[in-house]
Amino acid sequence: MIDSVLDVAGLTRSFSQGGETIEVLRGVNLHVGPGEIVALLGPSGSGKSTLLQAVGLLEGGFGGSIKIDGEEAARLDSDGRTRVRRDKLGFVYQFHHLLPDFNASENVELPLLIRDATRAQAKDRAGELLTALGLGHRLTHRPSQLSGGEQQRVAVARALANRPALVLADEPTGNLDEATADVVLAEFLRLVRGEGSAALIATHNERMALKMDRVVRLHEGRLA
Ligand SMILES: Nc1ncnc2c1ncn2[C@@H]1O[C@H](COP(=O)(O)OP(=O)(O)OP(=O)(O)O)[C@@H](O)[C@H]1O
Repeated sequence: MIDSVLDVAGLTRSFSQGGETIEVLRGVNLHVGPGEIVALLGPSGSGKSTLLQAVGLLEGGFGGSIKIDGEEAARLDSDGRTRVRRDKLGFVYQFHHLLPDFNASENVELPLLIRDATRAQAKDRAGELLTALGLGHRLTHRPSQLSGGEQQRVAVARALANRPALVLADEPTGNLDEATADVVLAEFLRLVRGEGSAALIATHNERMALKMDRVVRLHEGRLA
């Protein structure tokens, strides 16, 4: 049995800018167990997004090892990275990145259809998730017809559609007012727990981080 959803070892990343090299990640080690919700804390510029991009297999240029659900993913080719992203990962960003011409349900159905669900299966699953997030009455609304909090709930449902082993979220409520952010975060965490996914959630908000199972802090390129 695999006892880890994510194992990062010795992860490094530096950027060259104007003749200067900035070492953003200097050997990050991180273990996330199945169903565990981990808060990634760190001040602005500490490298939270860089770390999530590495784990999300969205960018190259990293040193070290990234095991997702037991599979070494750091050196996969583009097709392999796409497969792991599609089959194992879900993403929530600060800005929802919903498709503007698709309604709420269709936005959630899309990742399911890409993974060979039938239309009926995709629709059922989207309805189930959106209803669990209190959006059962907004299924046919387009993103522009939804509030910011509702849009972010749709993004949460989309991330969980394929029952990912690991959800990666970068300031998932950073674009919402404080009261809405608290409610959406609580619903997000409840749904992730209910679905049994693990999550790595970047935030610079200590109060929010304390609602998660464990907190790790990025400091000078390493995790403490
Ligand atoms: N493509 C890039 N080229 C050069 N420098 C970069 C690049 N991407 C990130 N950086 C630098 O790496 C550092 C970490 O950036 P990153 O976005 O990961 O921080 P963060 O902790 O997510 O910050 P925030 O909370 O403000 O989003 C910053 O100093 C940034 O300027």
